[in-house]
Amino acid sequence: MPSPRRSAEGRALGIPAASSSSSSPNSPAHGGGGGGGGGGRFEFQSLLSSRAPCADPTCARLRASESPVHRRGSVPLAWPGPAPAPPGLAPEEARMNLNPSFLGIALRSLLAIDLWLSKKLGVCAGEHSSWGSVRPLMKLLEISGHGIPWLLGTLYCLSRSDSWAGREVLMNLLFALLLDLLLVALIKGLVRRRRPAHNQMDMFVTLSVDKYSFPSGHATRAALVSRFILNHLVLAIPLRVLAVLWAFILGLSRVMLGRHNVTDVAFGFLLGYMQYSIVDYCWLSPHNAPVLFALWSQQ
Ligand SMILES: CC(C)=CCC/C(C)=C/CC/C(C)=C/COP(=O)(O)O
Repeated sequence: MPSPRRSAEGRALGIPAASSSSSSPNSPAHGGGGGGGGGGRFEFQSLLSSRAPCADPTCARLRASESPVHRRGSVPLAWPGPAPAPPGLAPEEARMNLNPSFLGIALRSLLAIDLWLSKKLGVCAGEHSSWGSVRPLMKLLEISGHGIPWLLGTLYCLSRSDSWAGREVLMNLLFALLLDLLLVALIKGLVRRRRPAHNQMDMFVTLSVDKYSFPSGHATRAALVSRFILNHLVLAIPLRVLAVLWAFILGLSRVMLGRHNVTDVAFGFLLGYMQYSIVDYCWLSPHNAPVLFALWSQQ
């Protein structure tokens, strides 16, 4: 049963009470530990300002520890919060003055749909989920988009490459992969959105920021690498289609495994697509990066 407070939030958002997921301490709506859900709580907490003011210090302390600024993993600047009370107004008047912007409501509704849809699509999140039997296949797909095989594979090909043209392409692929790791880590560290509560953290080698889910590193890599391949390798049409399909299915599998919400993957695709544009713009060649290529040729 949702608590009355959460139900009130749901009504204010125009969302059924069930959208705030479960009321367990680890659920996204509750923002507890367990590696998931912290973001969810904040996503649903922005209309809490209708509560009565605190009279005693204990209550005030509890409120303060609930606030997005104090909760670990929250992003007060990134996610919408309650509007500040205009100066000189009594708390009651300030509350009556609350007029959530259209953008705020739209954003919160999108996030609620995101949580709901991601939970519905997380059909391989556990061995006992409805599609639990395909989980091993999804995890294989996960490794196909992992950073380590791509980095090691590129370094290996670089060491074996005997043409300048090949070396140039591979050097830029290496640069693209490193840029991707850096940007994804930076954004994950800034946004700090928790992975969905139904995710099992049993991923192959992760970095510390990988406890966060926004954006999906697999989705950025999939979009970046497939755009890179399509632009720099001469491939027959079926292989070109396969590259796009791989990226799409890898992104979908992130949500099916329960690793990500849909918006993490959608933003990941967009970011990966844009990262390719950066790589293309800064394309490394023996003309603009002679030292790099000279260093490599001495190996
Ligand atoms: C050079 C260097 C720092 C290599 C690290 C490679 C590595 C461990 C990458 C992590 C890849 C990973 C698990 C990403 C998480 O992907 P999501 O789709 O779950 O965000």
